[in-house]
Amino acid sequence: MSGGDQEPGRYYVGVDVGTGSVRAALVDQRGVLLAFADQPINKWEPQFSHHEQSSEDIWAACCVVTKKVVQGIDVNQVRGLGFDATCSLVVLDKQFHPLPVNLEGDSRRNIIMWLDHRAVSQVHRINETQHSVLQYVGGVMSVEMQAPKLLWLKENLRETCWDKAGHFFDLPDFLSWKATGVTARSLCSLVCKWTYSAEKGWDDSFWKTIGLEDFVADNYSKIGNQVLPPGASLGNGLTPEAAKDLGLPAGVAVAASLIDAHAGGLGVIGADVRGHGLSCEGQPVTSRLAVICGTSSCHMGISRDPIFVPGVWGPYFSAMVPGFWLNEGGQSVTGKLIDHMVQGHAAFPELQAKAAARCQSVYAYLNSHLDLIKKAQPVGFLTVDLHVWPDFHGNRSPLADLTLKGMVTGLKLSQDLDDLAILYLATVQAIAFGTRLIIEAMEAAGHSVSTLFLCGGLSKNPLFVQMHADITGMPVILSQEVESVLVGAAILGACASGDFASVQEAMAKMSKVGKVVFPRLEDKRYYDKKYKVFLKLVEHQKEYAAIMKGD
Ligand SMILES: Nc1ncnc2c1ncn2[C@@H]1O[C@H](COP(=O)(O)OP(=O)(O)O)[C@@H](O)[C@H]1O
Ligand SMILES: O=C(CO)[C@H](O)[C@H](O)COP(=O)(O)O
Repeated sequence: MSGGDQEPGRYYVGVDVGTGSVRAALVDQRGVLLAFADQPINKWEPQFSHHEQSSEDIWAACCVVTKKVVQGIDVNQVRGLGFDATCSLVVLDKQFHPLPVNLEGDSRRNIIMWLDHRAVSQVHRINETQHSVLQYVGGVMSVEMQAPKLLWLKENLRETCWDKAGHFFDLPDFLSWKATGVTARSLCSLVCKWTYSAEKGWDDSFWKTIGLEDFVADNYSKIGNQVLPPGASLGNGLTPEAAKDLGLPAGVAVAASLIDAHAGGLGVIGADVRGHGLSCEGQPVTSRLAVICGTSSCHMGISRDPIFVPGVWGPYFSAMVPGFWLNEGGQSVTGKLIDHMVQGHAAFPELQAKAAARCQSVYAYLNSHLDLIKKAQPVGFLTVDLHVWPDFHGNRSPLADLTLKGMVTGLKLSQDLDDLAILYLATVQAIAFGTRLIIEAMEAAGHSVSTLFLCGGLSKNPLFVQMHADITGMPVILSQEVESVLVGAAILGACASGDFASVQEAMAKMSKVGKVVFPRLEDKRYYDKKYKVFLKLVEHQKEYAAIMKGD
């Protein structure tokens, strides 16, 4: 059957493993969320820049949330299951047991998280090779990708981890293996994080050059030698054991998975935009930029032909929308940066108390506080003399410079709630300026972007959304379903079930436009000036570093 014909009672389950929590949703054929559940997951930071998780803890959380969302329905109506997750590195031994990725030998912590920056020396050496695979990651490999992390394990944990390892998975692929027993990898993970080419496969010379010839010798069995497109059905579906864990029947179709940002992209980018007065209505889907904003932000732009954007990951073929090339810009910390700035301020306890008294989140409270203190002027104008450079965890795109740091200029002696609110606003604006910088780099290389499609936790913040519209000068589309990443995961399940003929068809039927936020064009001159300051900040930071390096 094609998804055009609505069959009653056909459901899909999407599971989204973010940095801070696992979420699941029960979704119908129109992309409507019928049930939602979430569960926090553990994170360890045993040393600065080392970030670890546990695959057993994450799987247990997947089971809790999946059981919750199917409660009360006939589980035989669940037709497909799709997973997405952060691009973290999971390490298992030859019998599929967790192996420690830390010096303490704690095997519970068997995941090196995506934002872990331990492999700085390894990534420098990889970049020094100037190997041709680097063309497909924006010219510079990120410390957040898998090759440097693997090299770090070989160089630092040879006996306790490297020699014993049987399987290195991207987290989304670990989940689909856990559900089905199939070790095939998703094209999405391997292309985006592991240097695999959709057209040419693995490049032996790359792994030999960087000192990981071990993978070539055993025909890539530890990192994946069977590769499937996202949404393809895996093996015989859910194994009886996984089915019991998840509260679903054995044999339910399970899809080859996606990285979380890519699932968000699928959840939003294909929506039917007719009737909203948007310029992208008459334009190809390549004029849309999906921005997935959670702990980090990812900027997903697609094209018919490969576009090489310096400092922006890709071009990756078929890694998100089949048949299209993908460029992925990103900011390593966005939600995490906002949390950091707000929670680290002296007035945070006062903010928490006041927000709790009103039963509001601290962000809803801050947004209404800004509205109060802005008086007659637009809220964005409160930061005329306060500017932030947001790269507190290095720059992912388009400068691809992990040595960059955060900057704030315009600090005063006051530490009250007004001061905290304005610092929060300047941080949100800095993140939006970072998006503008990424879009400019993508456009200079050949993309033509007219509309932003935002999703992820930060898209629930109206100030964040408005600032993205005002600062980029583009309309921002929010989906009808706030949890669009989960719609993306459910689209995978729907494709694996065979209910839709293609990912494109499922995208068009299951993602829907909700709210449209237009830019306040009358404020453009102010933001153009702030953007000039923004660019000066990084220029000056580089000058300071050069001065300090000199004699
Ligand atoms: N209702 C909300 N209002 C404002 N910010 C929010 C809201 N919900 C989540 N966030 C922000 O979104 C970020 C987390 O987004 P999420 O998509 O859940 O992250 P992840 O997928 O990385 O786990 C947090 O840093 C938080 O500050
Ligand atoms: O690199 C990425 C996608 O390619 C993401 O930044 C990473 O997966 C983390 O996502 P999130 O911020 O939603 O937790």
